[in-house]
Amino acid sequence: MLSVKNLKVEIAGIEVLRNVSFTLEAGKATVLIGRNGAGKTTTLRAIMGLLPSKGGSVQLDGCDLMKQPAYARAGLGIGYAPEDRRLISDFSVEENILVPALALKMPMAERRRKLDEIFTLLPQLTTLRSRPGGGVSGGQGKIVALGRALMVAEKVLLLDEPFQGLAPALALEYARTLATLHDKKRDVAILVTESSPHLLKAIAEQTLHIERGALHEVVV
Ligand SMILES: Nc1ncnc2c1ncn2[C@@H]1O[C@H](COP(=O)(O)OP(=O)(O)OP(=O)(O)O)[C@@H](O)[C@H]1O
Repeated sequence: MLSVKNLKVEIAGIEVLRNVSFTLEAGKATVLIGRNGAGKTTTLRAIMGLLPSKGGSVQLDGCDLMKQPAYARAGLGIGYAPEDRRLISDFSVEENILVPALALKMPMAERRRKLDEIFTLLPQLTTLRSRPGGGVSGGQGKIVALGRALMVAEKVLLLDEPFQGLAPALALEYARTLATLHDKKRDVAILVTESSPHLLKAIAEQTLHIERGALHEVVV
């Protein structure tokens, strides 16, 4: 499904990703583990086209993504929830979730269908629906960012450190939500980054370890 080959990224002249290669399969969850600064966020941003690559390739179902801008990659079915959520404070939770649909000019009927599906998958968002994005807690914001990613994640769901900064009970709730999602969305490949793997053990079918921009597969 999504294939990353020999991906190289430089930031300010420094090699941040070195020949990173891995494959994500439909219905499978992959966990990318690494310490702070190892290159997890850079990997996701490069897949999304939010950072230029120095070399290598990213393909989705055989289609070369390297020349596609970020919005086009989202339009091809890749949803991304960044670590820092990036919610629009003045937009309601529902409007925040709809942002990618508006950007991609998704037909109204499809928007409504996806929105219903997201509120069913993430019932904890129902009561927050009309609250402003700036009025939700950090933990709630992570779920909103997950909902917004699901608006377009027909094929691939990229989640950057979703547990970062969450209280243990909320992290556990998020992990359960992710397990349910993984069960229900069997045609979607999931990639989650984390600094510690323990909350993702239940869903991880592939574990990758990144250290100073280089990747190692961990056999568990
Ligand atoms: N805008 C930037 N300018 C300079 N260096 C950067 C920039 N963004 C990332 N880096 C460097 O690239 C490396 C990888 O960063 P990245 O954010 O991908 O790490 P990470 O594994 O996601 O860690 P974290 O958990 O801290 O986000 C780090 O050494 C970081 O300092």
